[in-house]
Formats: sequence, structure tokens, C-alpha cells
Amino acid sequence: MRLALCSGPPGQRRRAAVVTNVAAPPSKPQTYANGKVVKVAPSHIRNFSIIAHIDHGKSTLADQLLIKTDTVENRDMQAQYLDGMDLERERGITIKLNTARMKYVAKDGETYALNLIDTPGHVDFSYEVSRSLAACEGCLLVVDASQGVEAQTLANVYLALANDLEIIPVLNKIDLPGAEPDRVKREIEEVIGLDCSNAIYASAKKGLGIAEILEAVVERVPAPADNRGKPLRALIFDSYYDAYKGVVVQFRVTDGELHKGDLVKFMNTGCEYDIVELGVLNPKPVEVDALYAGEVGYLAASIKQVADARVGDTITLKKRPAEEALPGYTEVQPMVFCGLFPTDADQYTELREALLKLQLNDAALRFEPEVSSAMGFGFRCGFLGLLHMEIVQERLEREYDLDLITTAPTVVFKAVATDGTETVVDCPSKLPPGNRLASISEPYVRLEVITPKEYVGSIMELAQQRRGEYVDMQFLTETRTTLVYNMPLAEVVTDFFDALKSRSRGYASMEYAITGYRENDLVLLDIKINGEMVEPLAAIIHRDNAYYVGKALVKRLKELIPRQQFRVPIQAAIGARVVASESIPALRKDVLAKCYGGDISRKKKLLKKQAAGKKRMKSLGRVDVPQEAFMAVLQINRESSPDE
Ligand SMILES: Nc1nc2c(ncn2[C@@H]2O[C@H](COP(=O)(O)OP(=O)(O)OP(=O)(O)O)[C@@H](O)[C@H]2O)c(=O)[nH]1
Repeated sequence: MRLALCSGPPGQRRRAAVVTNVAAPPSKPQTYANGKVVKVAPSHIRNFSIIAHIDHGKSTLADQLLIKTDTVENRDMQAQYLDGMDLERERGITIKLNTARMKYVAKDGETYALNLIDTPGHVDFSYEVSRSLAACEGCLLVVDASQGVEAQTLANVYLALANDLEIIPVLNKIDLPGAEPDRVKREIEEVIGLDCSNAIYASAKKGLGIAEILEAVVERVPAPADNRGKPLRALIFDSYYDAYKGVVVQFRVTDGELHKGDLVKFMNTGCEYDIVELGVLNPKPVEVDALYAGEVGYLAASIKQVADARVGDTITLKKRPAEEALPGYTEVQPMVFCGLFPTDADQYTELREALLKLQLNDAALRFEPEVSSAMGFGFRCGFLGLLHMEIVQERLEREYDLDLITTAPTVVFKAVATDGTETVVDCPSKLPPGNRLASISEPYVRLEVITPKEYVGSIMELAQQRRGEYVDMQFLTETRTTLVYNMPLAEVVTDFFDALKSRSRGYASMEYAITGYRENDLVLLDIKINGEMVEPLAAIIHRDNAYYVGKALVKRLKELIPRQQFRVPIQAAIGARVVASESIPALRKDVLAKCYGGDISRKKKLLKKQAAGKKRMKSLGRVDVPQEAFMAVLQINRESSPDE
């Protein structure tokens, strides 16, 4: 497959159009970067982003660009500077898109403002990538020269193409002994169809090729169109909550200009606010007096209501409003749901506030109140995948100091009742009762795996175990293969990625897209502990797996639930039929310890008394289920793969 990506000298076509449009420089010079006054006309602005497969070196390259342009002093530099969250640094991954404005004096002697938007690479966060790409005119496509094209390389290139961006290929990690930049260059040309004749060889770690990259950004990324004369239109691509400033909104100005003190209107919500602070991220906030078409910046306007300034909304001026809002972003649909409950019931309101604030910073997060007899009041939350879920949970615990219990994640099923009504089931308890249930459908994905050919057999076996249906296999290059499967999402979002990595020694990569719903023989597996149904442990699974999963689950729960003073039976059931059961033996106090010698009837009496006490405790006793038990369902899948 070849796509006509780089027809003609990159960047020039669109840049030529811009040059003829260049109007007078901004009426008022503005301050940014180390307090220096710099005039920025659109012809001297470059908005670009870095896209890559996970771990190919985006954040390290961003660090180098910041150092090379003196945006961040070397002594202040810490690895992955733009990954501001502790969580991002600890895990070594980018979660949020991050922006930085750099001042760069190019070889032509001119000073340029380069707006860099760093993006995450993991499949769960691809919606962040698409948002940042919409704010750019070009991007650096970073490919690890020791690995080559991977699944997210392809997915991100398609996103860049959809946004009509200029793509500059960068072959990173050429310092590695195993690097084969020439081979990988050919691979990019063959697989993606991208002209790599002027690809840049770089090592973000050693600082090689950085000057060439900066020059290429200036030369090849088109300048933004000069729309300064038009009524203001600025697209919000991100926002976050600041305890002092209220909601801080990040945006890209497409048309017109805005100044500190202006009365702005959010076109979709209709809310109006006076701008209190206007600035650019450098990458720390630096205040400016005005921002013009083509620029990227932030504003604070004492916005208290999180819902007033939504990502995707258009900002305009009250006194000279634009007629039409910019097309926003397509809403992302969360595919994985789980219950979040505070361990301490008093923290319910705090959890709601925290979720509201987090949602502002994370457009894909959904939540609605949920009440469960076992867990009390909490929220049913929707995520894009398991990593996303883990990250949100960890952010809530760290940034908002909450103690949470998470229930096992589930995908969104659709159930049809006997009377024909359809229910969206994002929680097993929403399933209509068995006698009224006609059918259940589950979401399917088209899964693409790129792997070195020696792992093909083992990966096919894994895909089959996970109810995958083979669609296609193609040789990408001589040594690497693409495998395509149709697979239920429920099988992909659990631990499929981990299993794939372990079977391919980390070399395979994957990407998936939802294709639709399909009816399957799915059943509700209930779990009873001490005779009581524990709703949060219930799961909707395929009938063929129900017996096995039920058996493995009760066994695992037996290990996880602490012993009580009484015997605790654990059962897995489909409807009224118990498919597996185990029991946790009671803790036994030696009531005969003090009874030296003594006669047998005295001992019998003591034992009888103990048995009666336990019986009473059993009927009244509450079994506290530990957090790990709610995740036990996930571990079952892992255990089901024979090689693990
Ligand atoms: N040898 C070598 N290692 C590099 C180079 N660039 C990055 N790395 C290493 O590769 C790993 C991943 O780099 P990151 O910059 O975190 O990758 P990323 O693409 O930003 O990853 P995500 O943000 O998680 O998508 C880190 O351990 C880096 O030190 C390079 O040029 N040479």
C-alpha cells in the first residue's frame, strides 16, 4: 500500500500561500520567553507535534529541543521535562499532551516561535494525540532505528494524514549498536509510503541531529494561515483546574486576536468571562498581553464551573463574535467501565469533586453515581482502556488523597429483553433478569498486531484462546508480519497486551479499532460469599469459559479473603445453577487449652458452645472482601493461558 504523502517539496506549497498573505506585524509587540520582547507574525510561527510508537523517544527528543533552544536551562533539566506528572516520570510514559513554546534563531537569521506539543504513545491515550494534531501544521514522526515501524507508528501517521500535516521522519536511537537507520528508512517508505529521502538521523539521548530537526521544522512545517483580521476563533484543546486561577484553558487561536481584559464567549456553552490572565507555556506559564491567529496559549478567567469551558469548544469575542464555531473534536466513547467507591463513606463528596476536576483534564473520563448494597455509594466510571483506568485511579488517590476500592472492569454490552427493549449494560447488575433476557451482544474490534515472524505461531495461538477470528496475515518486510484478527473487546482490554508482550519478548505491538457489536452466547456469572450475592464480583462472560472461570475465581477468592471466625462458603453460579464452590475454613480458637485433663463431657460442652457461637456469628457476620478480590477476575484470564 502506498500513499501519496509528500508530493512536491514539503511545506512549500502551503507556506507560499501564507507568505502572500502576511500582513503587518502585530500592532503591539508582546513579551514572552525570558522577558524579551519578540514580534511574532504568523510567518514566523511553527506549530508542530511529535508522534511515535510508545518508547521510541518522543519525550527524550522534546527534552533535547528544549535544551537546544535554551527554553530550559541545562541545570534545571530533568529527564522527560514535559512529563510534568510524577506518575508520568515514574512509569516513564506520557499520559497528557504537553505544550512548550520555544524561541529559535534559524540559519536564515530570523527568530521563530516554535510551539511543540508532546503527545502520549499508548493506545489508550490516542485521543490526546488526535487533539494535539488538530492544533498543528506539522509533526515529527519519530521511529526507533533499532526497531522500525510499529503499530502505533502507523496509527499516528494516519491521524497526522487525516489532519493534513507535514510529516518529518526522524530515525532516532542511531547510537544503539543494533540501529539500522537505512533499513528502517526503507521500511517507512515501503510500509507507510512516506518519502524518506530527507529523513533525519538522530539520537535524542546523545543530542545528535537536534540542530537539523529544528531547521527542518522551520523549513518544512508550514506557517499557520494569517487570519489575524478575522473575528476571534480559538479552539480549546485542553484545560486543567488550578486552585488559585480556577479553570485554565489551553487553546489554539485560528482567527483574530485576543487581549488580556477582553470579554470572551465560549460559543457552545454560551458562557462569558473577562480574561484575567493570558499567557503561553514556556513550558512554565509566562504571561503575555495578547495572542494572535496561529498561536497557542492559555487563559484564566476565574472560571469556576468546570462544565463552562469544555475541550473542543470555540472561544470568540463578545464585542465582535465569530459567526460559526470551529468543528470540535469527536467525542470519545469510553469502552471499559468499573465502579469506584471510597473506602470511607464520608469521602463520597470529595470523590465527586475530584472526578469533576479530573474530567476537565481528561475528556475521555465518564462517571455517574452508583449505589451498591455491598459497597455503598460510589461512581460507575468509563475509561478508554485498562491503563487509562489505572492512571485515573492512581491520580485520584495521589492528587486528591482519596482511598478507593475499584471493582473489576467490564466492557459495554447490549442486552435485548424478550419484549424487544434494548439495554446498554455497563455494569453486570444492569442486565435484565434471566427469564426476560433474549440476547446479549458484545463489542468487537479489528486487532492488528505487528510482530517479528518467529513469534507468529505463538501469537496466533494466543489470539485463538481469546476468541479471536483470523482475518489476514501479511509480510510487512522480510522479517516482520502483520496479523489481523476480529476479537471481542472484552478479551483485548484485560491482559491481552501483557500476554502479547511476553510471548514476543516485547517485540510485538498492537493497535485496535472498534468495529461493532455481535451477539454471542454470554452469561452472567454470579458470585456468592457466605450465601450473599456480591454484585461487584459478578461478570458477563462467554458460556464456554463460564465453568473454568467460575472454578478459578472461587479458588482465587478463597486465597484472597481472610479467614473468619466461621466457615465461609464461596460459590459461582449461572442463574440458579452453582458451577463451582469452595469454602474458607473457620479460624479455630483452642477452647480446650485451659481444660487440663478434665472429663470428656466438659470438653464436649465447651466445643458445643463454640459451635453455637460460630453459627450465630455466621448469620450476622460480614465478610470483608479485600480490594484484590475485585480484580481476581482479571487474573483468571492470565492464568488461563497455558504458557503462563
Ligand atoms: N540509546 C538511546 N536511547 C534513547 C534515545 N532516545 C530515547 N531513548 C530511551 O528510550 C526510552 C523511551 O524514551 P521516551 O522519550 O520516554 O519515549 P516516549 O516515546 O516519549 O515514550 P511515551 O511517552 O511513553 O510514549 C528511554 O529509556 C530513553 O532514555 C536515543 O536516542 N538513544
